[in-house]
Amino acid sequence: VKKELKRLPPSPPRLPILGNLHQLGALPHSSLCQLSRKYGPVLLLQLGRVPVVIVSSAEAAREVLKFNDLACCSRPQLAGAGRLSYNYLDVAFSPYSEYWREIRKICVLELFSVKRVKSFRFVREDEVASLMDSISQLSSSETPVNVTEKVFSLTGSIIFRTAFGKCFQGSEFDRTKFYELVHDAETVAGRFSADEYFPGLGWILDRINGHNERVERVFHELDTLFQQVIDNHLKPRRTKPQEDIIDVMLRIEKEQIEDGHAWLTKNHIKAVLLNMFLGGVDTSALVVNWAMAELSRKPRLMKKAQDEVRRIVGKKGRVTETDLDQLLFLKMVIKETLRLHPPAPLLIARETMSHFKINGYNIYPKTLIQINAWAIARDPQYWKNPEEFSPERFIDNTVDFKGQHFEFLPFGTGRRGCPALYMGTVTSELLLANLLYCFDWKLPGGMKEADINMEELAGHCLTLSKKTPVLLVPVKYLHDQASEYTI
Ligand code: HEM
Repeated sequence: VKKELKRLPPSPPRLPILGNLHQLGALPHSSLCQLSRKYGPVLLLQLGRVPVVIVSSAEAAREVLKFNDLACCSRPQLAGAGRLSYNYLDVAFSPYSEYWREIRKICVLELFSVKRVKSFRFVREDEVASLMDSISQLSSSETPVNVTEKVFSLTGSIIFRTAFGKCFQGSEFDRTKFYELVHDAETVAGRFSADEYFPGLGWILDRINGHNERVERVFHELDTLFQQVIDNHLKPRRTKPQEDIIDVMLRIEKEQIEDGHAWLTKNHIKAVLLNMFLGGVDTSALVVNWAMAELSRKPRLMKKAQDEVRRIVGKKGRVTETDLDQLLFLKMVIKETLRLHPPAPLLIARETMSHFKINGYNIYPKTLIQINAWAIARDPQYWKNPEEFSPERFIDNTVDFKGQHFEFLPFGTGRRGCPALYMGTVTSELLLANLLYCFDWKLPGGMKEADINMEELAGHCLTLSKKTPVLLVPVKYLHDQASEYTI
């Protein structure tokens, strides 16, 4: 019986104190992929004092996310995330509880439902049109455009306007400062502090490297921003052409008070706003950025995607969301990008609440679970020529990313799966379609396709960025006739 209880997943050898921390490397998803090839698809690591199980096969991911989803649908309580989320009043970092179920219900039914996301269609189309305009002006100079910067600024503007109801232009917020704040928040929220790896000792390191100070600064800057926007929404004579996310949450707060069972407060609203900025800005932008890099390396695929969008959209002047359903090849490009470059390669860490087994191995409560979605989506067991960017692999192939196919999980699945899958994909599709419809893209002088650097950026904790920006020269595409709309 004792032996059976001890049947733990295999582990690589450990160092004293550090455990396996030194084996994570600069790109943990990639180092962990190597380790699981050696030790198996269910691997137990000891990161400082924290036991972590790494799951790297579709079968084991199904065991975890389908058959044992309830046992492992909590999150580890990290101090940075806790502080930024007003002590876990958010959705993403909140541990499993009755409260989390209620707030998640609001997200799924009210904030990120297809109907609500469609109500913000005008925001996305308007922001994309402004971006096309600004690239168009640059296109006459034949100089490279920093596509990466443009794409991130677009998704930032979209989330800002969807949440707050106003654009950066004419608002009191500095766009660059805002992005820095979102990136800082992402870094401090997704990272274990030294104290969490080494309880009792690590706090010294946290103090020396300024971790705690940074968390406090980010918290106060975000809190001031959110409070300011909420106060503006509460002004009595505010004109409200269309409900934004803050309006929706203030309405729910009011309805709860009227019904006599109020629990939503301004701090809950701020915590959910934090999730929107952390979950929504980088993810959709990363997809478009990687897609543009991949297509620039393969002119045949770039042309195929451009021909499709130009044929379907014709001379309309811009792609709108009603066109997207017909853009079958473009959707395959997005899918293939999500396969090779999932924005959250290890999903978001889960924490187990009770004992269960995977592949016969015992997994105990308070263990962290990381699903290596990046490794699974590159496993030759499920994917032919897995390292090759080939959108055509999805022709006559029903595998998709909605959570039923465990070899392809860029949005996770189960109770903790991404509640904003539609918002993320529609934003990426609309942006990529317009970039391909409006412009031809040339490589900067003297550069060849093979010179494009596809390395991943080391050191980011939750998301997977490209190491170098995508720089391309836009050439305005002249659709046969005068366009109906300006671009
Ligand atoms: C291409 C775009 C996106 C990708 C690839 C993506 C991916 C993910 C992943 C992998 C998770 C963790 C799933 C798990 O633990 O099983 C997640 C959770 C989450 N995402 Fe997304 N996401 C995207 C867009 C968005 C957007 C636009 C928002 C909101 C504006 C958002 C909000 C959230 C939230 C709140 C959670 C936490 C859910 C929970 O813990 O219950 N995501 N997302």
